Amino acid sequence: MSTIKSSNLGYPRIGENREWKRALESFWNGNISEEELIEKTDEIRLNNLKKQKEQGIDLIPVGDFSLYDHVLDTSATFGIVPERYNYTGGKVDVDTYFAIARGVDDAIASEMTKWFNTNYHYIVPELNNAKPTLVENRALYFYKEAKEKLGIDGKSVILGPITYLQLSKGYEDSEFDQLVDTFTPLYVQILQELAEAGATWVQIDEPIFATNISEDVLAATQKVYETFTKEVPGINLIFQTYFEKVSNYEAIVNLPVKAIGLDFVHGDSLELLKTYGFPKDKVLAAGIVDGRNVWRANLEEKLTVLETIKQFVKEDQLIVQPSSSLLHVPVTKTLEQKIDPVILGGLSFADEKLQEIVILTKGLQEGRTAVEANIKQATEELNNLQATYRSNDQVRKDIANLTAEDAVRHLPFAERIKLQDERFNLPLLPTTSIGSLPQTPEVRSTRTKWRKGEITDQQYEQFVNDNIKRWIEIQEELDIDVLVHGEFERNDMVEYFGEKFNGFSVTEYGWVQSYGSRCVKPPLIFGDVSWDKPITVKESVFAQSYTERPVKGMLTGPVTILNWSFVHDTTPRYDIMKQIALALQKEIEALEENGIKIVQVDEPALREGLPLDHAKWDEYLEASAYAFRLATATAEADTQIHTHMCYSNFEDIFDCIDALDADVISIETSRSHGELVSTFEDNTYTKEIGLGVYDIHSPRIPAVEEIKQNIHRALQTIPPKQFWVNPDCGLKTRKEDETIAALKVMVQAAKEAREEQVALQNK
Ligand SMILES: CN1c2c(nc(N)[nH]c2=O)NC[C@@H]1CNc1ccc(C(=O)N[C@@H](CCC(=O)N[C@@H](CCC(=O)N[C@@H](CCC(=O)O)C(=O)O)C(=O)O)C(=O)O)cc1
Ligand SMILES: N[C@@H](CCS)C(=O)O
Ligand SMILES: [Zn+2]
Repeated sequence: MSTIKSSNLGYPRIGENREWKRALESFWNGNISEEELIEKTDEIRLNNLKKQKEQGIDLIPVGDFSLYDHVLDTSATFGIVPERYNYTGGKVDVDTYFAIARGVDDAIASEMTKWFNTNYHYIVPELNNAKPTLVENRALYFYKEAKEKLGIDGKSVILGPITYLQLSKGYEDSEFDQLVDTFTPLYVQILQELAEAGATWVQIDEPIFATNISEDVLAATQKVYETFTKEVPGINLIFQTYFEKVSNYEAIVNLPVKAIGLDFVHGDSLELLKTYGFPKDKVLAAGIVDGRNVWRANLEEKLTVLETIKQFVKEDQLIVQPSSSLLHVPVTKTLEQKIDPVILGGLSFADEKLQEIVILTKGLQEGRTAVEANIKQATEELNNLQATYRSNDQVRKDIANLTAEDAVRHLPFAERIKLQDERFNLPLLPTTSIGSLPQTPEVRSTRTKWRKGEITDQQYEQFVNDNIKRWIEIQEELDIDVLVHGEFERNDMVEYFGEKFNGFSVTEYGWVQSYGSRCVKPPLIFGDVSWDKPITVKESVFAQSYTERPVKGMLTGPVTILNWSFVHDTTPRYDIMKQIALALQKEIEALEENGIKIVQVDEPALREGLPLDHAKWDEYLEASAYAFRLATATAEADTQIHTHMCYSNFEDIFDCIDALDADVISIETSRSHGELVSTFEDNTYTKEIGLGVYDIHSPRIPAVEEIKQNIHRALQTIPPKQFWVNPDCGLKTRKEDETIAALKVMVQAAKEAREEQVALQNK
C-alpha cells in the first residue's frame, strides 16, 4: 500500500462570508460577549476542519486558526507580553491579547509588519526583558479539539523557534543563541505534550529559511532540531519552508527531522533537488499547488513535476500539498455569480486547491488514468481561459518602444522644488494626511446598497460628494495645509483601480485577510492593462472646487497594484507593471489638465514585494523604480509628486526610494517608534519626507507632546525644510471623531514645532 499523503499547510480563518471578521468586530464594539466570540469562532474553526476532512485531505492542519495573528499566538503561548500591558503571568487573556494587537488607552499597540513578501501582517514580538515560559499549549488544545469533536487526527502547526526569534525585536544579535537555548525546552514541552496526546505529525513552520540566512543561524537550527528529535522521538516533525526555495538546501534537507517541506512553485526547488538529491531516510513534503495565487493548477504539468520529484525519494515517501498556507487566497469560488464564466472556470480558491491536491495525490499514487477526467477538465478550462486573454496591440507596441528617457521628469528635483515652492507657498513643516478618511459603516453600507441597485448612481454620487465637501470643510477648519478628498468612493486602493482599468476582473467574495479583522479583495489581472478615461478626476476636482488650498490627487502606484492583485502568468510581471504605469501616466495628465497640481502615487507594497531571494533584488528594484518614474515622468516640473509607503524596513530599498525621484515621500513609521528615522542618518537624501507622527491603528488620541517628540526626533536627522507632518496611513479604518481629535492634536504639534524652528532660524 502506497504511503503518499495529501496535506494542507493552513486554511483561511475568515469564513466563507467573513463571519470571523464580523464576530471580532462585534466583540470589539461591545456588541457580543467574550463567550459569544469564542462560540462563533469555534464554529468557524470546526467548520473549516470539517470541510478539509470532507475534501479527503490526509494531514489536516490544526492550530493554524487565530483570533488575530499566528505570530501573536506564539507570543501568547510563551507569555511574551510587553511590560506596558501590566501582564502578571499565566494564560494571556483575550483583552490583553487584543490590547497587544490594537493598543489601549494607556498602552500603544505592538508594531505590525509584513509577513515575508505577502500582504498579510503579523504582530512583531517584543522580547525585551521577557521571561518566556509555556503559559498555554495552544497546539495541544487544538489537536485535542479536532480529535474529540471531529475525529480528526490533525497535523499540529506551530511557528518554529528560529523564524519566531528572527521576526522578533528587542534583543541584540549576540543574544540570539542564548534565546534559542531558552526557547528550545519550551518547544520540547509542547511537542512532548502533543506526543502524549497521540499526535503523530507536527508541522513546524520555518519560512525564514526561504530568505538568505547566516551560518550562525543555521548552526543554531541544527542544534535545536537535534534536540527536538532526541527529546521527542515518537513524533514526525515536518520542517516546513515556503514562499521561495531554501537558501541552504543541503543543510536544510539534512536536518534531523522526519520530513522537509519545500515550495516547488516559487523559486527553483526542483533544480536543487535534481542537483543535490534528497536524503533517502526522509519524507519530502512537496508544495506543488500555488498557495499564493488563484488560478487553476495545470494538473498535467503538476503531475509531471511530482513524478520527477518522486524519483528522488525512497518508495513513496512523499506528501503532496500547497506551496504555503492557503491563508493568502480566498475561501471558495462557488459563491461567485457575476464573473465571466470562462475566468471562473480558470479560478481555484482554497477549497478548489484542496481538491487539486487530492486529485494530484491520487494521480501520483494510482497513475494518471485514475484522474484522467480531472486532468482533461483542467486542461480544457485552462485552454478556454487562455483563449479569452484580452490582448491590446497598442499597449504592447507602447511597452516595446519604451526607453530609459521615457521615465525621466522634465527637470531635476533641485529645479522642480523651486517651482513647486513658488507655486504652493507652503509653511515650514507642512501638514497633510495620507489620503483616506474614515470609511464609516454608513459609507460602506451606502456603497453596498448602490452595488445592489438599491440606490441610484446619482444618489451614490451625491452621497460621496457630500462626504468630500464635509471633509474639505473639516480639514480647512483643522488648518491642514495640503488637503485630500478622502477616498470615499473607493472600496480599496487597489481593487478600485482594478474595477476601472482594462485588463482586470474583480470578484464578489474573494476576500483575503490582510491584518487582524481587515480583509482585501485583490483584483485579477488577466489581460493587457490600459486606460480609457479619467478615473479619479471627478472627485479630486470636486474637492478642489471647495478650497483654495491644494488638494492632492490620489493614485495607487504600478508596483502596488501589481503586487496586491492576483496576476496570471500569461504576460511577464514587469511588462504588466509598465502597462499599469502607462495607464497611470494618462491619469496623472488628466488630473493636471483639470488643475490638480499635487499628486500622490502610493507604493506601500514596494518593500514587501522585494524578492526573498537576494539574487532577484536588483531586477525587481530596477523594474519598480522604472515603472514608478514612468508613471510620473510626464508630470510638469511644478506638479508635486508625492509617494507613500507603510510598515517597512527601508534600509534595503533606500536607493530605490531615491530612484523613484518623487518630490515628497511619506512613510508610515509611528509604530516602529522612530526607528526609521535613523535610516536617514547617514544618507544624503535631499528630497522631502513626511514621517507618520502618530499611530492611527489605535483608537487612542495622541498628546501634543508625544507628536512633538516624534517631530523633534525626526528633525535631528532631517532638515526642517525637507520635513512634512502627517499621520500614518489608513485613516479609513478609524472613526470620525477620533480622526478629527487626533488631527487637531497633530496640527497643534506641527504649529508649535514650526514656531520653534522659525525662532531658531531667526536667532
Ligand atoms: C493600506 N493597506 C492596504 C493593503 N492592501 C490593500 N489591498 N489595501 C490597503 O488599503 N495592505 C496594507 C495596508 C493594510 N491593510 C488593510 C487592508 C484592508 C483594510 C480595510 O479596511 N478593509 C475593509 C474592506 C474594504 C472593502 O473593500 N469594503 C467594501 C465592502 C464593504 C462591505 O463590507 N460591505 C458589507 C455590508 C456593509 C453594510 O451593509 O453595512 C458587506 O458587503 O457585507 C466596500 O467598501 O465597498 C475591511 O473592513 O476589512 C484596511 C487596511
Ligand atoms: N492613500 C492610502 C494609502 C494607504 S497605504 C490611504 O490613506 O489609505
Ligand atoms: Zn500606507
